[in-house]
Amino acid sequence: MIEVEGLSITSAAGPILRDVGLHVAPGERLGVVGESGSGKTLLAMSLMGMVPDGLSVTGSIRIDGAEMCGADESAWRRLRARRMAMIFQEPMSALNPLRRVGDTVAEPLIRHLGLAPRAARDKALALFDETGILDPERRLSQYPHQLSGGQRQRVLIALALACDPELLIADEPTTALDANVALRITRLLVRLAEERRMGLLFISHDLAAVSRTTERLMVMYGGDVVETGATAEVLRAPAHPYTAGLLSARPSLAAHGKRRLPTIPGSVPPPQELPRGCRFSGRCGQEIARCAAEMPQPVTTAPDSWAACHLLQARAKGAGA
Ligand SMILES: Nc1ncnc2c1ncn2[C@@H]1O[C@H](COP(=O)(O)OP(=O)(O)OP(=O)(O)O)[C@@H](O)[C@H]1O
Repeated sequence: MIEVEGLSITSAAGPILRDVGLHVAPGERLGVVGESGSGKTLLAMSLMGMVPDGLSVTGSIRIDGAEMCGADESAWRRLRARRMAMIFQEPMSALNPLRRVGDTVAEPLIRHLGLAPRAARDKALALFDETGILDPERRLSQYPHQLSGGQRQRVLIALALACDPELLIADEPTTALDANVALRITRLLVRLAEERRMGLLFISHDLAAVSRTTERLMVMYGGDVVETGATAEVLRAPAHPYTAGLLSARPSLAAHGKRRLPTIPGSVPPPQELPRGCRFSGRCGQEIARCAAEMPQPVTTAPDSWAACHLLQARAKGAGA
């Protein structure tokens, strides 16, 4: 569906992206990870034809067989309206604060699909339902500030799905959310990609989120793609030192069962009793709680993934936390 070859983006100050290649087929989920400033967002923007003025784009971006690199704005607009959609990190700033979220989602249905207002409202309601928005009927008439961060991100996903895109680009969609909500959003994206046979390009700093969301992974460093492969394989045996560094700096809970825990730099976050305040659920939560209960001294640490890593690591060493 989308094939990129030799894509480079250059500013007056020099190259930003160099010779990037990727492809996403219908229903396929590709992850992009990389340090801040490595060019992930600009890559996503280039696939939407939205690279800021002043930057030059060369190479090939083929979408459904049509060459889009160098295409004019009207060609991109047609494509953006019907074939591709993008969601961003901060749902609050991506939604119009003065508009009811139901109207926001209904608008492209009226504008691009020509639906009557009543039909657009019904479709918005169905999209709210599909994206797991609680009490969808009532939510339609609410404003963004009346929703939680997770519900706002679901509204943005519903908006992105409005015109049945073939590719969804999600740029750090879980970064502003807490661990539990982030987990639910990534599960939702996987389900939607599978059910709709929609391609997903998932950009993230969070290796745990990437590992549970994508099948293939591309690692970027300083504007270059330094590694690509099956996500599980790249995370199990990284070939590039940058990927290995990323893994040891930000260990993922998903990987804990499969490999030795790396040493975690930095200190444990502010005190808070883990089992009671633990935000993890299911097997992970039980494992962390059991682990905390086994510690020789009371556990006083924050219930986030870093704390969980410390706990599991301490248990592995047979030490107290
Ligand atoms: N309009 C622009 N003009 C010139 N340089 C830009 C422009 N937009 C971004 N850049 C530069 O391009 C590089 C890549 O930026 P980009 O936002 O794609 O990085 P990123 O990997 O998404 O980072 P982050 O994870 O922090 O969002 C950065 O060095 C940035 O300063």
